[in-house]
Amino acid sequence: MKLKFTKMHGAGNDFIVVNAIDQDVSRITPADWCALADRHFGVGADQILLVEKPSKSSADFKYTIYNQDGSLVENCGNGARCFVKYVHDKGMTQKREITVQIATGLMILTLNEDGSVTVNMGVPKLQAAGLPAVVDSLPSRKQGEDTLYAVNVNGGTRWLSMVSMGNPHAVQVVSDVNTAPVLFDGEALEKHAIFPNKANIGFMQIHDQHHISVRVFERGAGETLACGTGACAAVVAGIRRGVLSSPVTVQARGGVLNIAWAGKGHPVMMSGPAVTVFDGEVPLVD
Ligand SMILES: N[C@H](CCC[C@H](N)C(=O)O)C(=O)O
Repeated sequence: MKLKFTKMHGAGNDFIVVNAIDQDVSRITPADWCALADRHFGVGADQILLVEKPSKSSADFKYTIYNQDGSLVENCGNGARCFVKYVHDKGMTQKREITVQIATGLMILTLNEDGSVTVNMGVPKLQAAGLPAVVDSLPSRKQGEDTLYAVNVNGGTRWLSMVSMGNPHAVQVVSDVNTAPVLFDGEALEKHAIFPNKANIGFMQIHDQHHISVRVFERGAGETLACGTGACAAVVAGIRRGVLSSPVTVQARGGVLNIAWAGKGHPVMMSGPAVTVFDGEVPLVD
């Protein structure tokens, strides 16, 4: 069988986008997605995005996400922006506001006049248990409204904010993202025993209350050039700690994301670029 796909990226976080409405992907396994995402033996991508028929009548599409390692993901912010551009460019809808079913519920995506996309990323969950993270035996301290947990890793202690954007994020403040041990600590924390489902690990440098730089070691993908949900989690953590004010411009390694959050109980709004690189076709072993 041959699989048609589109290679896209959002601020350098790259995707293989597959129309799973017009193509039967039922026999493609997580191991196949993993092979396609391989940067040396496959097409290469941080995540695979499937555009599917929704099972809920209130949604226009369903959006299923796989990490580079073949694991399923609950939510993907940069992917959501590419999703909107994809269904528009392929003539699958004329709507500029699209409701998409994801693993954790419904997400509302808006295609702006300038081609950028604004995503309602939903209300963040602020309890560590919701990630899930097992924090009962960890030292903790309050900063503003946030609770930080002390986690020992690689011979040091990191103070982490726990934020769920549907997927699990642990965020720490660093003095310089360029020199932060993102790979060394990120890999150890992603798989730390306190995260039974693993976690995405964010490193945030604060420039001023409206500007930060963020690097994220992603669960199942390693460090990416940008992570939409990671940028949202960092802004939520910074606002709760009392060191950021909405809106916040987030500099990722591959581009800029704009995040607004009105506080507890409100959804996080994210905007940023969505870019098509090329359309392709790959043979798959039957
Ligand atoms: N790159 C994505 C997040 C993927 C998260 C994934 N690595 C996970 O396992 O939760 C984003 O833009 O939000």
